[in-house]
Amino acid sequence: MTSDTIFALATPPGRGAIAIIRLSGSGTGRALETLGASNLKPRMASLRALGMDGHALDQALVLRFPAPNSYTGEDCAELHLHGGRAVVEAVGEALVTLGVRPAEPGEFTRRAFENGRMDLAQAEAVADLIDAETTAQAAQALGQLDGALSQAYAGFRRDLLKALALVEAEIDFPDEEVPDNLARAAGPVLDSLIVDLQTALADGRRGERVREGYRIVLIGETNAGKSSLFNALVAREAAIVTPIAGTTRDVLDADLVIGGYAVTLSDTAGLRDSNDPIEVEGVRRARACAEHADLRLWVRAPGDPEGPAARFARPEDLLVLTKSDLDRPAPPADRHAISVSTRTGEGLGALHDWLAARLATDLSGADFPAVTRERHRRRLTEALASAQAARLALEVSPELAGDDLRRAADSLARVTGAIGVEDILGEVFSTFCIGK
Ligand SMILES: Nc1nc2c(c(=O)[nH]1)N(C=O)[C@@H](CNc1ccc(C(=O)N[C@@H](CCC(=O)O)C(=O)O)cc1)CN2
Ligand SMILES: Nc1nc2c(ncn2[C@@H]2O[C@H](COP(=O)(O)OP(=O)(O)OP(=O)(O)O)[C@@H](O)[C@H]2O)c(=O)[nH]1
Ligand SMILES: [Mg+2]
Repeated sequence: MTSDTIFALATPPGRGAIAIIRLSGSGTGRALETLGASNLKPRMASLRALGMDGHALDQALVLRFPAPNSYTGEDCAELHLHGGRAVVEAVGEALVTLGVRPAEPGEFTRRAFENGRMDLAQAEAVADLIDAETTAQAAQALGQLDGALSQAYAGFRRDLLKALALVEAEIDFPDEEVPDNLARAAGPVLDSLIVDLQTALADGRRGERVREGYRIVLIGETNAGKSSLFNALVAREAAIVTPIAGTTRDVLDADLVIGGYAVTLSDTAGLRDSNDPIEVEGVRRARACAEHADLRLWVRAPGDPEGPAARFARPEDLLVLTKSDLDRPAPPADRHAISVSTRTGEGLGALHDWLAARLATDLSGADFPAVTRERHRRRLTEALASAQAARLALEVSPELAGDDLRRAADSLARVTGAIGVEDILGEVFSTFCIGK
């Protein structure tokens, strides 16, 4: 297969100490020669004076990675340039003159996938690793890049194909003597696969929560101290605080990192009945936001009534008793509570530690590597439904069971890109940055 030779800036655009342009494709070697980079030892950095038509371009470190031992599996090269805009631009123009074209977003990794260097789940891991801003996100992406998720999906598919082989054997060579032979042989394989798929899916969406951020929402009566606590947790005066009840109207989001996990914290309007249409809308938004939270902090000040917030709160919400510098009412016997004061800072460390522990419990390890994307979840859910249908059909018709098993195997194959994936490639690679 011959494809265009492509190039892209692999480092962030703008001024920097060093800028790396990478190339991939069969025209790589010729382009390097023309620019003055010859006699390169594979995978070794060499200093070369690059130029074009007698114009000096840069003194650069150049590496070439002959196919197939490269990131994309094609002939590749890297030009480690001085990181000035003019240098990068001039080298880019020279490459275009030589027939090398700028890469599309994700095109290097797409080529790596198309050349069998990695599967789709691993390609997505590359994008996640580049986007990772917390240690948990990076660790999760790295596990996926190593193939942990791919291997788990491949294991499911192997079980399906095993069951399918038994079913097909039964169709081709019906065993008259033992009519329920098939159900006996393939049934246990399918039963355990169904349990495995259910376990993989029943993960509380922890993979997606690590990637996208765990949602914590502050709820409470007006004036309970929600916005003060919000500001203390995000360590800046992001929300307006006043002694006037009903100060906050909009939902205010802030991203922070707690214990290595990405968290989106939301401050909301105090819950109370009101005739003011603006406040009514604020309260509606507060409730809607709380519905989608992974964790809600019920913020209560001394003397707060058993009002709308108390009625809205759930047993699993963390009760945060505020303004401990003013008063310390006895915490209720039926739930855990943490007392804090944003005025003195008391209890804020304990609250932070409690949250970090809760995040670790909710988001870290189970037996199965995290399902990290909705795309995977959709396909696993389809595969489970088909496997369950096959399990039922097993008792009735090997032909029907075979159809269901093939459908299930197909759904799994689409996660890793083992078959028929042209239509999903756009979905996967369009979100990449250029140069990856
Ligand atoms: N300078 C530089 N740093 C980088 C990359 C790169 O492309 N260039 N990477 C890019 O994402 C990552 C490393 N990933 C890579 C993966 C495979 C190969 C590669 O050439 N593989 C060959 C040879 C393996 C070997 O030497 O053992 C192969 O698998 O055949 C290179 C980088 C992160 N750091
Ligand atoms: N003494 C003391 N006052 C506090 C503390 N936390 C908040 N306050 C005061 O309580 C009042 C209300 O605080 P906010 O943080 O605006 O309360 P809120 O829950 O966001 O209120 P709404 O937005 O109206 O729902 C302000 O006057 C704060 O200064 C605290 O820990 N100690
Ligand atoms: Mg407020």
